[in-house]
Amino acid sequence: MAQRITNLIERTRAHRGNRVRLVGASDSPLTARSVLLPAAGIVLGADSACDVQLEDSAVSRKHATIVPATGGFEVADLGSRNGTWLDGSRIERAMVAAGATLRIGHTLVQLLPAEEAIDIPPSDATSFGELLGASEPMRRVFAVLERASGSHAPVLLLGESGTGKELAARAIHERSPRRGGPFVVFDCGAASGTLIESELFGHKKGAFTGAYRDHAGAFASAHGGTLFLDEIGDLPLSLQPKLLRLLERSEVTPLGARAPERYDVRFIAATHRDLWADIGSGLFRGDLYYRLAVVEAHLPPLRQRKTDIPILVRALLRANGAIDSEVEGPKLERLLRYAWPGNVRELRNVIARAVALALPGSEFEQMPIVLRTETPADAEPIARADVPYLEAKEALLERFDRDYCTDLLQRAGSNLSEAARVAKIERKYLYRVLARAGIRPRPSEEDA
Ligand SMILES: Nc1ncnc2c1ncn2[C@@H]1O[C@H](COP(=O)(O)OP(=O)(O)OP(=O)(O)O)[C@@H](O)[C@H]1O
Repeated sequence: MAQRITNLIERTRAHRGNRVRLVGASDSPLTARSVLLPAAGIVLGADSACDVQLEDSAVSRKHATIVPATGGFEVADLGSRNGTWLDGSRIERAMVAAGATLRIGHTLVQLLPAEEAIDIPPSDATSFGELLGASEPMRRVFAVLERASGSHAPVLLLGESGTGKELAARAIHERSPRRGGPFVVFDCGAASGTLIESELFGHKKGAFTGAYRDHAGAFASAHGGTLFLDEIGDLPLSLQPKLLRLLERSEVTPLGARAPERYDVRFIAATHRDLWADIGSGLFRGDLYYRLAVVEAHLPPLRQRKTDIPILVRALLRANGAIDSEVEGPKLERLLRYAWPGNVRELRNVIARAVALALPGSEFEQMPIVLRTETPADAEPIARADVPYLEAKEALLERFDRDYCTDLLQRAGSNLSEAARVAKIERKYLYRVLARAGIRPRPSEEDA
């Protein structure tokens, strides 16, 4: 059973045993379903005598068996007509890693391991490196990060933008036995596929047009230290197998190199995306997820831990050179009522601006606080009468729909049922609003 350390255990509680998740491949409309895997394994096929019957014309009567084993799943093809496929290769019998996806006929079969999520009590600390917070959700995060810093295991940091994922990664490195080594940040969302490949894995002189000299790549540069893979959810699907091999073997073959090179690197990855939803829709590999998420920390959005706001404001006032003053009164009330879509980064900007605009020596209560959704007196008006009334109103409503839907889908991790719940509207109506706003949602895993 895979043991993972995390501060979010609800999902794993729901499914404790080994499972397979069956999804229709892109050319088949099959609804996703999950099946628990007994220790003896299962036979999949079109025949009604199989443990799992697949209504798929490309599946043989007795197609394949899947048996849970230590460290993965043993998969055997039973001489099927169309074969059992993994990563584009036909397999007869193989040990397959947890999280991997097989293709049988028009059906995708995800292999999901039994999990034991370890629920650790909140830490007593109210900070971890530069991360601050005394609320229970933050102290639960600190407990996970404290464990993570003592080990060599890969860490996955999840949370909305501005919740402190990069700060957490730096702090883990600083507290780990690798603190004397480099901390290398690599942003998987910042470049195109080929560029990412050479920047992350390195290249040899002459590997492609413009490769004038050898280039070490982020992995080699992090030797003896930590590689922080930011926005891992944006790593192109085509590069994910190469990263998986790197995680499994600690070796990489740079572009144009003849032999693999070995390095000693600890991995920390982060994303603001719902990776689980991306796995469901085939954008992210499940086996890579399980490799990266040995320790998984969910950084809560600021709106779920508003009791931390006074502590954060006080620290931010100090960092910006303001005099020490009580953080209370109507100004604090406003900060507590606000939803903080940009999380602590937004709070940091609001306080930095307040200090910059305030008279020297001002106390917090006298500072000008400007929040994004509040219109300051001197702000641009949202509409002008230089176009006809109906036209201006239409343009404003269009913009409203676009902004609202973009934010809504981000909050709901592109899950449309969740989005409809958050917006408190019918799903059908949500489809219409999205279409009007010209937004095409990604497929979600909501049927699983
Ligand atoms: N718990 C916290 N305590 C103190 N400061 C914080 C905390 N969380 C975030 N910050 C502040 O917010 C800024 C943004 O944090 P960070 O870059 O780590 O966020 P992130 O989650 O990695 O965002 P993104 O997903 O956009 O990269 C930090 O520079 C820091 O000033």
